[in-house]
Amino acid sequence: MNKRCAVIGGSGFLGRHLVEKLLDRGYSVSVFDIRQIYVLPGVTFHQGDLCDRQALLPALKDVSLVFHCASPAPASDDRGLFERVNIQGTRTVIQACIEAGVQKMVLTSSASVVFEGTDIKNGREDLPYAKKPIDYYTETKIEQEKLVLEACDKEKGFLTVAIRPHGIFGPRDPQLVPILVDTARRGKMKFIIGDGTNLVDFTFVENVVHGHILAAERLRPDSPACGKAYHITNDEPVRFWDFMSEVLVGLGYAAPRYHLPYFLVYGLALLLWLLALILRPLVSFKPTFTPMRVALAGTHHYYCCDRAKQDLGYKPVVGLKDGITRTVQSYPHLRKGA
Ligand SMILES: NC(=O)C1=CN([C@@H]2O[C@H](COP(=O)(O)OP(=O)(O)OC[C@H]3O[C@@H](n4cnc5c(N)ncnc54)[C@H](O)[C@@H]3O)[C@@H](O)[C@H]2O)C=CC1
Ligand SMILES: CC(C)CCC[C@@H](C)[C@H]1CC[C@H]2C3=C(CC[C@]12C)[C@@]1(C)CCC(=O)C[C@@H]1CC3
Repeated sequence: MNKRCAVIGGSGFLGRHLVEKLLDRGYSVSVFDIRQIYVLPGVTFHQGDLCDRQALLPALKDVSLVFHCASPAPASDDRGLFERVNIQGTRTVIQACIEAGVQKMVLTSSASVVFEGTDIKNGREDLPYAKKPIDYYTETKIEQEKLVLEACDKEKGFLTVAIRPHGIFGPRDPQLVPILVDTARRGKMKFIIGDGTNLVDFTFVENVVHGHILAAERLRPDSPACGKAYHITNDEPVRFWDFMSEVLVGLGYAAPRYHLPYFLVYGLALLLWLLALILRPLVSFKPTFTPMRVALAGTHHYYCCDRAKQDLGYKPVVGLKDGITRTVQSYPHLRKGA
């Protein structure tokens, strides 16, 4: 197999870290993304929409391995966009890969495909997909994962695998730390939702990258990874509010202190979400505390990655404490007073 691969979504947070690691490991990389934000030696850039097969094909020329880590931002509430990109677009990516003779595809799925807003403790990959997904993002990530895993076909020589990370954080993350700091700057990070003891997985980006590359390199016709999904986490569940506090304090902000009952905040978030939906034709406002975020902040959701350890030889390469320190140091512009 040649060492030429493509990263769809390679301009994004995870995608770019993946591209950098692939280059280190001697791969040449073709990046396909709707936006271009950097230039790197060893990377050929193709700008386009993944829903467009003709635009994808040149990026897949002579490529044996594809990583698909593109998605609209989870915070969006544009159902049509999620369906078009995550479902129809993923169908197009699969067709284009088969047409171009790609042999392996690694999808970035999400551990959230089994999350319905209630506790998950040490969840394994055999948990059923969420019957009532909590938002359009999750709903379409489920369909996307099914499409990719069902496309695995040893006879045709097209092998697929899905990685399910959870709560990715690290340098250049456009979501977790920026939203947290923005909420703190607006004086809204004073409260802990619930009793503050709920355990959650947060995964340092380099561990997620490591899991993707192991999956790609272990994916062979005789491998147990064919057509399977794998949880990739830091394997160190942490209290949600301890993690948030450590990041906030590291950046010079106060940690949240006062407790609010979970169901009260969840009910209010639901009400606000409904109001935003009803009033959308007249005024547009985006609540910070969405039902999804409140559910993520107030429940247990951590996952077992024994399957990845066993089949892929996975072990986190960066511990949680170290990951937090490196993340905090990478955001000097978000420090209090900066
Ligand atoms: N950030 C997190 O905590 C988690 C993320 N994931 C998954 O990881 C993947 C990467 O996420 P991030 O790097 O955090 O997001 P990101 O938003 O930084 O990167 C996504 C990339 O996809 C590109 N993209 C979006 N629509 C496109 C289209 N139609 N055609 C071509 N490119 C398009 C964007 O331009 C962007 O560069 C996504 O599939 C996401 O669902 C899964 C679990 C947790
Ligand atoms: C306002 C506060 C209550 C919370 C601020 C931090 C949140 C923005 C993040 C905490 C957990 C994160 C998370 C995701 C996005 C950012 C958070 C909500 C995902 C939804 C991203 C996409 C996924 O696949 C699952 C993630 C779970 C954790």
